[in-house]
Amino acid sequence: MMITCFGKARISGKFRKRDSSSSSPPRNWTSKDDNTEEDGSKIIFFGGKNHSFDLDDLLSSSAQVLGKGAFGTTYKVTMDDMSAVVVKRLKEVVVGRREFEQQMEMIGMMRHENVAELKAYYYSKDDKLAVYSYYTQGSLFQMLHGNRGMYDRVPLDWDARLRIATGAARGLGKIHEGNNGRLIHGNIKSSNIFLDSQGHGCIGDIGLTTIMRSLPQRTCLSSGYHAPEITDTRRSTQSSDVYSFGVVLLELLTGKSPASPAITEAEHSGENMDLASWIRNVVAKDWTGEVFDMEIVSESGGGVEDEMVEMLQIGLACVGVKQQERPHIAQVVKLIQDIRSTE
Ligand SMILES: Nc1ncnc2c1ncn2[C@@H]1O[C@H](COP(=O)(O)OP(=O)(O)OP(=O)(O)O)[C@@H](O)[C@H]1O
Repeated sequence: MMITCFGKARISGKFRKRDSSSSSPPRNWTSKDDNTEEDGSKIIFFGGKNHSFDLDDLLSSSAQVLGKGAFGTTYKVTMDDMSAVVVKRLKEVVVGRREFEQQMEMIGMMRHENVAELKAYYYSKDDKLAVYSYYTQGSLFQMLHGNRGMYDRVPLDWDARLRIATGAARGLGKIHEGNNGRLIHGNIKSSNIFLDSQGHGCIGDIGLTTIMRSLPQRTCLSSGYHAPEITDTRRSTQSSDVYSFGVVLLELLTGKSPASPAITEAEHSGENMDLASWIRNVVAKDWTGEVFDMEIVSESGGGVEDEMVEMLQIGLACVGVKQQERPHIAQVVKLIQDIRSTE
């Protein structure tokens, strides 16, 4: 775990410095002076004027590196009052300020219980930041794959997985309604899905793909989440989002990471196969029961197999190789909700 001072490490000099003699009373974030750098760059908050932190707080707070993803470094920043936010320092933004701001404004206005909230953004020549809510329970990836086989593993039963899938599908449905029905996510995967306090899935990292450099094709291929037709991630589509979401459903059902070498090698005697292809193969041989995560069966007792098979069919429809045969996300939401009408 790496603890650092988020801003001072690299960028504090570019902001108005905190007056060390002052007791730093709460600042009014609507005041331009408090938010603005000399070149006119400023941090923009969404969701009204009641922010529990300001730019100085953000930059002087201790920060823990959560990871370095394709789009930059992600920090958990903990304020003096112990509240936490996630700050992404975006690298290789390929659009200018205007387009960046337009995209962030569109994302920031989006409010939905299954979409991770963009709280603020910052753009200057040298730094581009996106500030999100921090999800204390971590990502779906961590929940599915963290501590496997260890005594402190918290298993995920079928009900929990169904709630996550339902929430995440609704979140993606909401995203696809954005920008007059043209918004795409472009990077759907289990490390970008989080849990809210009720255990429903929430989609994070929205709206970044189209403003960032395209991912190298080998990264797309090895991730296991990208649709086969995607050669330039900036040109992702809603249909490729549905494909990636289908891979997440298959991951939920099998407990296997799409990029897992166990799938590509050990289980296929050297044959290189991604998760979707492996499942298609197993199902075609009528061995459907073989794909499910043993943990679901042991944690959920009997009686869930039919629901799991229904979810498997939805996942397989989403990962259809032909784009035109994949369902629309609205259909996916309905199908998942219908698995258990009380969900
Ligand atoms: N809002 C958040 N709350 C809690 N954890 C988060 C949040 N956003 C990201 N994380 C976690 O921080 C880590 C780093 O995230 P980051 O997005 O940089 O990388 P990634 O998800 O692995 O890849 P990518 O850049 O392609 O999204 C991941 O484990 C991710 O799940």
